[in-house]
Amino acid sequence: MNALTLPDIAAQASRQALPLEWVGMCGIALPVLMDSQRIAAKADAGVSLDDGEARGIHMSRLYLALEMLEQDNLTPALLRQVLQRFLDSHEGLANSAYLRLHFDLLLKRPALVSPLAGWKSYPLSIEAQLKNAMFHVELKIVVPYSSTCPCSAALSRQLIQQQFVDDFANRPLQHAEILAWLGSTQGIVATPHSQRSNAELHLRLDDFLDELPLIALINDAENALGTAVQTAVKRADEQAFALANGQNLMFCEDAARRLNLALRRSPGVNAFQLRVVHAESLHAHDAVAQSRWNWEA
Ligand SMILES: Nc1nc2c(ncn2[C@@H]2O[C@H](COP(=O)(O)OP(=O)(O)OP(=O)(O)O)[C@@H](O)[C@H]2O)c(=O)[nH]1
Repeated sequence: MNALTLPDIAAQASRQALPLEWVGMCGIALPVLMDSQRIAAKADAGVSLDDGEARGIHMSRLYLALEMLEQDNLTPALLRQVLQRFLDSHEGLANSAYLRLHFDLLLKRPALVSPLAGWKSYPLSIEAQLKNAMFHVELKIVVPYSSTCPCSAALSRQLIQQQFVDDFANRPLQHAEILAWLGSTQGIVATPHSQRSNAELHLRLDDFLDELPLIALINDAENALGTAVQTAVKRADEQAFALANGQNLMFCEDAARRLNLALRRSPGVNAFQLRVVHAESLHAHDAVAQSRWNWEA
């Protein structure tokens, strides 16, 4: 038996003539190249099935086109070539091609004070489409950070003031005694709550970028937020982190506004929607804010 005798169901006519918006494969294991480093990714590859009479698309042709991603660094131009191959291999069947890659981007981050550094993982997906000869790329990135509640901080300060009144009312203030009081949990009676938080960014990129600005966008988001989560930490780093958080109190609304103002200035970004999630330690539910810019749903 040879290939010519194998039944080809995809080539048959469909019983119900109906075009489909997306047909393809999800979760294909694939190594992609970023800065010549191999990263384990998962790919979702698909095309529209515009010929409603055709029974099916040719999955293997999409699968084989993905091989291009193993050989060259990931760029918008490479994504476009892959999508063009999806369409070329489905001439007469498909007008739109879609590719989504998801992986964790690992970045080495320095400690705040000590000479240590460690790896941070950013869940990321790159979504490219070629539709009516128009090529678009979108990114989804999750950036973890730390947020300290400004309300909790103010309430804590008030308790500390009250304790000071109780402990030192109607007596001469002694420098050494106050210093010791400031260093004790009897004096500093309350601490504000803080939480590990996530910024979920969904960004539309300019159509003619040479490179995917992944690291620049993550850096812009972390700079806007101010208190990125840390990796390797000595006590000196932890103390610097405590100071940074104390000077960077934020509600989820503050975080969403800061990100909005920063990302609209980020090179290569056309539009975005974002969602920040503060996993509150005050309650068992999250505080969430959403914002968008130039975004047409
Ligand atoms: N279209 C389609 N193919 C499927 C599906 N599930 C599995 N496949 C298989 O995907 C395999 C590859 O399909 P094709 O790309 O058409 O394979 P082929 O006919 O050998 O390749 P070409 O000669 O390039 O058309 C076939 O064995 C299909 O049965 C499905 O739900 N839809």
